[in-house]
Amino acid sequence: MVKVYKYSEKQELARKVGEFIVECQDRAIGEDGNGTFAVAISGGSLVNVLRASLVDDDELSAKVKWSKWQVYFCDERLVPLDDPQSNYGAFKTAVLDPLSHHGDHLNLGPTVYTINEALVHQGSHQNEKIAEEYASLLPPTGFDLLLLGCGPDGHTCSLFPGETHKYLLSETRTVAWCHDSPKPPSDRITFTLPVIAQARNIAFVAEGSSKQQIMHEIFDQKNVSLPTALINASHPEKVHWFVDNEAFSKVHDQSTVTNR
Ligand SMILES: O=C1O[C@H](COP(=O)(O)O)[C@@H](O)[C@H](O)[C@H]1O
Repeated sequence: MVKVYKYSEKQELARKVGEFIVECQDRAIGEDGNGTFAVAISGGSLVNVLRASLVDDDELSAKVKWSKWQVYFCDERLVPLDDPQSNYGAFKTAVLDPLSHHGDHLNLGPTVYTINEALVHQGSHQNEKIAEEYASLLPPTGFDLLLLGCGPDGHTCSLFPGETHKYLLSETRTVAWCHDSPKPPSDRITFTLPVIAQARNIAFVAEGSSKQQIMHEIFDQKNVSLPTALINASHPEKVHWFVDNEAFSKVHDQSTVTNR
């Protein structure tokens, strides 16, 4: 069954997300310390949670073995990497830049995989190529952890609900060009369902009142036309949700809520 962890305080939620990430990291690296941690992150509000847990929380940040991390993006907006809309750019500002003040952390990694910026804004053919190139970089054995967001419309990665975006849900390639995102910018690349199926752990993070209605549709109505609800239904054994009380307050069926 999908597990939901619910918190009243932002800080506690961030800490629990961080602890979960460190657990996944330690399992991936192994007791001999020889492994690597393949993790993909999302944009939007998630990066603030990552900053609070992995950078600002001294106890947790000491447990993060950045040199072992291979960081990818579950979706990326097709804009230059220093554009304010770039998911990489947001992660760099929130997490990577502050790390440079944390002793030698940055010298030791993480390895971060970005889109090929040189192909951005060069037309449809090159957008397809960005997706194809990014797909070629993905870890062949799948991700240890996907950190996903949930938009107020039920989208995750850049997999949006609705008839016009259905083409992305039937995609068999691992990374696809999303050419009609309802949330700007319209051109993005996104992981597809096969990447989600192959991942060993999936964590969604959803906070705040803007997520109340969609949480009800996902958890009470189980509306699988929403990509988030579809992922819940397809992979209940490996999906974990970290939510705050506010986001989950309109959900009637609280049976998925458990302690961590
Ligand atoms: O556009 C995007 O939105 C989703 C959700 O963002 P949030 O701010 O509502 O948490 C995000 O997961 C995705 O990576 C991003 O590109």
